[in-house]
Amino acid sequence: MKPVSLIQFLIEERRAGHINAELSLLIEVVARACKRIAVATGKGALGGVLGEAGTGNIQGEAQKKLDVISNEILLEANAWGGHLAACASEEMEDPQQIPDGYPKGQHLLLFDPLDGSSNIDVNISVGTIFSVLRCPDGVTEPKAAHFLQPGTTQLAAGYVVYGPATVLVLTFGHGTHEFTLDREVGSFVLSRRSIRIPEQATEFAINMSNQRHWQAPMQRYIGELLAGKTGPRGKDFNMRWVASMVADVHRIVTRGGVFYYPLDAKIEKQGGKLRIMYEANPMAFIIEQAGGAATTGRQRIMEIQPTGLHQRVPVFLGSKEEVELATRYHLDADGVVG
Ligand SMILES: O=P(O)(O)OC[C@H]1O[C@](O)(COP(=O)(O)O)[C@@H](O)[C@@H]1O
Ligand SMILES: [Mg+2]
Ligand SMILES: [Mg+2]
Repeated sequence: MKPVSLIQFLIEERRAGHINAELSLLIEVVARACKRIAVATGKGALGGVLGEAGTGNIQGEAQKKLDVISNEILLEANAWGGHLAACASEEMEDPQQIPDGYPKGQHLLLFDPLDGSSNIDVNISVGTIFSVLRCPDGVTEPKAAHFLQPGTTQLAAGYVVYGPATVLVLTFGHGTHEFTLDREVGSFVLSRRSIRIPEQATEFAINMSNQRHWQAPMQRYIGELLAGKTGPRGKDFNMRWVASMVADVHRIVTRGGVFYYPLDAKIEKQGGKLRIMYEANPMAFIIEQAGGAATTGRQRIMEIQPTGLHQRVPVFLGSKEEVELATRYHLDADGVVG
């Protein structure tokens, strides 16, 4: 069969009425920017891209050089596009307006320019995560409040993994699709259409070093997985933790499984580890569109009304039956009858 390029796929989606011309252009621009990030990432020690930037972001996290470079690539690419009203990033406290004199569009773009920063210097997969929302009508200079829309309103979401291959996974709410970068030709090519995540799982991803800080229902649930064949679940589970959410999620999108970053005593005050607007919501959209589930352990992630651009939430996502079971344990412990 003839390979389908990302551009051809976007034309198909426009014809099907799933996206308009402006959203198609926005995705093209983001994909092009991600190709530049892939090139920068691939330079490694030879490109001066490893190590600390010597600055901190709004979340008090030390920025790596590649965090800053990736953020600048995405900002620069999108400022020119004419498809955006504003964008927001993990690396910036407030939304970035489109500079005066540049054409403006109707969309809001949110991104985690480089996910899995702690893995850059050790040459393990990192990625970019993004989410697209509609700018409310009549708003010409969108502020943070205009971005605070529940995940159910997302028009598009995607991530790019910079791994052995560079892979883009995308949804417009009509299935989840995967594109692989053909490095020789320089374009993304459709590699899997309408991905389905198996409902059952035998693999889980969690940072086990936090175990002693977890809440009781999480202790119970993971304890049962660890008990394997001889425990109440009656089967063995394997464990993986890359510590780049993009890579852990991509494994699930490829062969099933579950990913948990639950609330624990260490991070209780901040509400969780992962950021709802540019990590949890786009990943939840992608996973649900592939037949999986995504909750905080207590509610569906995409139904949360966000209260802050950099708000954090617990994340349970992946194979439906596992996420539902872990969520039920939490609701049971809370005394919620369902
Ligand atoms: O270091 P920990 O606690 O295992 O956390 C790993 C998690 O943190 C993150 O790295 C956060 O992303 P950033 O690198 O964008 O800050 C996720 O990708 C990953 O799942
Ligand atoms: Mg991240
Ligand atoms: Mg990041």
